[in-house]
Amino acid sequence: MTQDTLDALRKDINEIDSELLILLAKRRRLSHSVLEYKITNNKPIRDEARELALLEKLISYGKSLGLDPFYINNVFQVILEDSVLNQQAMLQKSLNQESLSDTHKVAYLGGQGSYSQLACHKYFSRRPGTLVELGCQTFSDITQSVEKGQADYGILPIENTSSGSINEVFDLLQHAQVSIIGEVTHSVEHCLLAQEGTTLKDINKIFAHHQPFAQCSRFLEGLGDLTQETCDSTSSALKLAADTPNSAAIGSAQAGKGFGLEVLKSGLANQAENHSRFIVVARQPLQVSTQIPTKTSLIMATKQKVGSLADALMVFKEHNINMTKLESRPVPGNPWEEVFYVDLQANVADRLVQSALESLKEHTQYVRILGCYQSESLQAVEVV
Ligand SMILES: O=C(O)C(=O)C[C@]1(C(=O)O)C=C[C@@H](O)C=C1
Repeated sequence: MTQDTLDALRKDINEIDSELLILLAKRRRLSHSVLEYKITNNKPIRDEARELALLEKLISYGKSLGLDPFYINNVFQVILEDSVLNQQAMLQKSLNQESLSDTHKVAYLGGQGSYSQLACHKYFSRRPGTLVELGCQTFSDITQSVEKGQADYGILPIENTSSGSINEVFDLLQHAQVSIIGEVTHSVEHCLLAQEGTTLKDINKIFAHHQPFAQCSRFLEGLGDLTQETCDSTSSALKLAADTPNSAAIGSAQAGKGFGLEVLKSGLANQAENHSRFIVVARQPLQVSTQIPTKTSLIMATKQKVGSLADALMVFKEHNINMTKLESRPVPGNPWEEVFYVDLQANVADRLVQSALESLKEHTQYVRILGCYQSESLQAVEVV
């Protein structure tokens, strides 16, 4: 095949890809119009029966075109997730018009290239407006800037599929005067990044935030005697690697590009599926529509009595409320006392949740609602 034939084929592929984008944008606009119907008729945003019927039809049609079901399913699950999350974000915007401005001042950890910045961009990509970013050095700088009104929102990582819960953030939530108003999950692809021309053998020092170090521990063990320098964010690690010969940093390939760093090795995380969940906090809580899947997060201190925790948890079961997370953390200054963080798949405005909170008083010293927010972790419908 000649170069000219290759160029002609690539031109055709480019054209098809552009057409696909035009169609995707058109599909999104149609999905926005469907939202109007759902608002007027008070229908849930998600219609799983419709999604299943759609996927089955597409898979069967795809087969007749020689496309395999797995491929079709993957492509359309992404499209459907986008459609649902956009409808949900738009509905929330129309419900909370007074509290949501068109300029989003957002505080997050690190700066250019940090994982928190990527999560921030992902979350606000569905919430049109002008983004003003405020990079912070510590998690408490983030909550403080929200409390003081320097930022409207703060983005905080709360858990990771490789390294687990981020205790510092749970502890901060005990006292910070902020409400959780959203969540966003982001897949984190850790890469070893270094200056152009550097090879793995040349490296004698690795810079990273302590979370990526923990999430890539197995890869690092295999490297032998290298200095590991912990930085306050991934962005500072990237900057140091860009300024220090024979060094590398752990970060995403996309972030590395911004600092002129090349990927030496990818897929460093202990778990192939490495995702982080971030929460979005604001000064005031938001109202969450009953038409969308919702989470409520709370902290509670149970009574110092045998079985109090079990009794408290039974309250959720008795009210048919699904609990998606339970985390215990020590109370600073009170040795051996614990507070419990609970995530519920429920809307705090729901009568059942209010009744559960009332019953909970019997088994707890206190309960504080940390926030009620739109759940962004959608369960994909399964085509059998
Ligand atoms: O058909 C609908 O009800 C839509 O809102 C559209 C759509 C889609 O994008 O196809 C989106 C969400 C629903 O869960 C099902 C389908």
